[in-house]
Amino acid sequence: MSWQSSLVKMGHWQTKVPDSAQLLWARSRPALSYFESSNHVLRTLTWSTFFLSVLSVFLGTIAWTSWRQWTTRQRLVPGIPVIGGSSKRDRLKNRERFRHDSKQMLTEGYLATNGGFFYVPSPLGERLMIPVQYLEDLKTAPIDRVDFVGTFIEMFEGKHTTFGSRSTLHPRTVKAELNQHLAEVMLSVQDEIHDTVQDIFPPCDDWTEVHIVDLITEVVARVSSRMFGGTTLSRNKDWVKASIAFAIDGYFGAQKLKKLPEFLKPLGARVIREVRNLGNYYKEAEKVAIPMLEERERTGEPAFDLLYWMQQAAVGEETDHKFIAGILLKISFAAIHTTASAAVQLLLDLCTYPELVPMVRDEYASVLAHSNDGEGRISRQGLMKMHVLDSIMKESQRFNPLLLVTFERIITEDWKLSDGFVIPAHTTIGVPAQAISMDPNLFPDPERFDGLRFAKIRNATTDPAVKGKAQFVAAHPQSMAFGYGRHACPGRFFAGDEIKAITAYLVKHYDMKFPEGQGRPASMEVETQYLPSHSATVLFKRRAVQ
Ligand code: HEM
Repeated sequence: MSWQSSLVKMGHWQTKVPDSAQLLWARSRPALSYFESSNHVLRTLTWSTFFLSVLSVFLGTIAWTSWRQWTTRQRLVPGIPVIGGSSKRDRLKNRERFRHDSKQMLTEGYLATNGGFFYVPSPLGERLMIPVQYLEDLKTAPIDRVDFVGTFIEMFEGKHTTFGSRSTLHPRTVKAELNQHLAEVMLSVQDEIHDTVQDIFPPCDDWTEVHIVDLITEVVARVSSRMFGGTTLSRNKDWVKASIAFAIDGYFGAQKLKKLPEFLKPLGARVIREVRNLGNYYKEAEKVAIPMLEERERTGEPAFDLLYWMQQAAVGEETDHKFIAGILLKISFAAIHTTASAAVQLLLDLCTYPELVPMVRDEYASVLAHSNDGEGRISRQGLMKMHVLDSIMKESQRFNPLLLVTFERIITEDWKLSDGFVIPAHTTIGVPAQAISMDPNLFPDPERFDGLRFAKIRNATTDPAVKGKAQFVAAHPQSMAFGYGRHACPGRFFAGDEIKAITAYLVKHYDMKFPEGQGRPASMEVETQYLPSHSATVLFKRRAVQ
């Protein structure tokens, strides 16, 4: 099968045929038909025409790309410090440094400017870190001028990987439906946690070493899938595998694409295995989701899952079943690895500070005693009462958030802040969330891990606003792990409940510790991401529990 026809067959990718490739194909076709002529001179001429065409397209693409880069070039605001130096040479050097030393660079900038404006060089250019007092000016800005999805498309090479959707179907359904139905959803989620742990954990009759990232990712993928589409999704091994692999291949595929110059990326996307795999995951999502959507449409039977709510909320083009299946895959990307990373970091912290574990067990036992549905499942009210675990989760996230920078947006046109400061067009802005969480003015003794830090704040006040700000799910200028404003993570309430339910279940049923001579592995810095070490292992031993 030719590459052109495979593209057409891949439906979803049809519109992704790169312009330059289309041009090349269009130009080469007449040349090839001339080639079939028997006249040698004509044949030679045709070949030269063909090669000249190819060469001109190639050179034209380079010229066009350079021109685009030049004309859309970022303008730096004079006087704003650039971490590592503002000369071109320093900036180029520090753009590379950002790949593996971003945390230090962001901390340097935050401390040097006392939380003010600074530029941090990164592979995609100098990102402007903005002081949190300007969040109010930006939090509800129109999306065509302060673009959230654009940053995502850039980060994951969305033009070629399909990552980053401008559809609002999933954020609006999570907000309007999932968040309103968490009480019911969390009951089935707890059933799924029990079944999944029974299915995929080794027996652990004695201390057993497990790769914690892989194991917890699978637990979260299954548990999240239960919320996405009931047991039809959560018990479908191919879907669960696809939902995990979609993010991994998308991530590694994007990293490979980033190494190519812009004009070669469309071709790279056809060759890089991870990017090519993505089409298979869409097929997998369609295979499982479309029959469910059709059946539900036919019977009118209501269901208690995100797929059903998305189908109900869809309007216009969103009602296309293939489209909804694609969105399902995209929401799984937003939900699975994010939540799994937070859960893994939490378990690593519980192994590092084992004195916290009995407190979590006691809290879970006491809440279970009062907020039990009779089948051993805790009510959502009960989950909300788990202030100790909530506090440890928030402290764990303060030290090891998934993202070092949040509130990332691309400013598409010059944007004037309330005090007259103008952010030039084509600037990627962000907030150094992790550096803020280590600010001693906001978090006394910030380098000390205090699992009860936020529980103490909640206990010490009657002010509901202060209590609210100390919760894991809080999103405000001093607590930016879930972003802020219009695009603040709508899934954080589900994520918080899910992490609580998984952790409580695991500490109740297992003892955990690091292997002999091994401590907490450092997180991995990959530009703005801060990921739990993939090689981390933990020993589990099953406890005798009635
Ligand atoms: C601990 C787990 C999670 C973390 C750390 C996290 C973090 C984030 C962050 C930082 C943003 C961008 C916010 C901004 O820039 O203002 C975001 C957006 C988003 N998250 Fe999460 N997230 C998590 C779990 C989830 C889950 C479980 C879901 C779905 C159920 C979800 C769905 C989304 C969606 C749909 C958006 C885009 C919102 C929009 O387009 O307006 N997330 N998340």
